[in-house]
Amino acid sequence: MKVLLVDDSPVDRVISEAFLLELGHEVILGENGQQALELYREHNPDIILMDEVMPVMRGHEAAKAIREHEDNWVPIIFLSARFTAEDISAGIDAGGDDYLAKPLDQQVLAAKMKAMERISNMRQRLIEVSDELEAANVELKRLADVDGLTGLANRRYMDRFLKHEVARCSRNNEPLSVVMCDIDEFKSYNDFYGHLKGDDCIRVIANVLISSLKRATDLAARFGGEEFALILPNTTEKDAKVLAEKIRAKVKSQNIMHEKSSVVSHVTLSMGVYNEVPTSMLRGDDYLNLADKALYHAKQTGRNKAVSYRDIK
Ligand SMILES: Nc1nc2c(ncn2[C@@H]2O[C@H](COP(=O)(O)OP(=O)(O)OP(=O)(O)O)[C@@H](O)[C@H]2O)c(=O)[nH]1
Repeated sequence: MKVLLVDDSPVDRVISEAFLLELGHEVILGENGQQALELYREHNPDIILMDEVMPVMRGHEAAKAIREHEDNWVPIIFLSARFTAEDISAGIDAGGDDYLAKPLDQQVLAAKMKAMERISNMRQRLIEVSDELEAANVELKRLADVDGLTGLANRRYMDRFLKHEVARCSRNNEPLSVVMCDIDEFKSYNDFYGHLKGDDCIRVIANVLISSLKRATDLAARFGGEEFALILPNTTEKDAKVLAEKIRAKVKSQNIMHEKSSVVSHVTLSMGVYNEVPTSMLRGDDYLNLADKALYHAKQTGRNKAVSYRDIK
């Protein structure tokens, strides 16, 4: 261990240092409480052995200052030729962990060092476990918001995001667009190519969607099954439709064969767009329902197209 040994008596310092070196420890030497503070900050020792009665700054004061400023607990053992019950109590109150009587007995010193090292290791392990738990919690939180198949935001996250954006756009008087996207005739795709190929197809479409969104404030989510939702804050209807057309072209360029499609021979998307500056009357669900109505219209009128709710009213 790296030991900070603080003692104003040169003779005691030499004796204690010799014991510690013999026990295989690395030793940093200080002569008073002030130096203890400075050396503690500079060397980050594993344990501090400190005389209590010293000039400039006493051991208790130094321990108090170390405990006040440190983030990391380090064992402090006071050394003293004579100590009363009051001394021990005051030393523990100041932040010390134990007392050792001077002159030091090497065997007792070794045993106390071992005990402190054990506590220090347990504490370190606790910190590591707590860090691991914290990281696992962050990951769990992330996973709770992500769709397992596609890596897009899931419905749960999307609902929260949409609610937040409706409120924000309403405050800022900004337009909000929602685009519902649905893979055309996906049931016959699954039936013909199998469910696994169906999953692959959903992943490709998800990638097309996410790679088509350029603004950090946009969100692509898997709404469920073969249906997706795009939430586009501060986006006009015109811009939302331009984006929808870009996505349609990108899906086409993937050229995923769909022999059973009645539309064309590759996989296509139908999309419904709803745009409005939110008012107190409009909720997130209204955006989803109205975009879904437009999507339904796209399905009814031939699929492989983007339809805006305003166009069907
Ligand atoms: N492979 C796969 N298929 C899914 C998944 N989720 C939903 N589906 C399938 O997607 C199909 C959706 O079919 P329908 O809702 O009937 O619609 P459709 O065949 O796409 O027809 P239109 O939407 O009218 O063009 C169903 O067969 C579902 O089983 C999934 O995660 N993986």
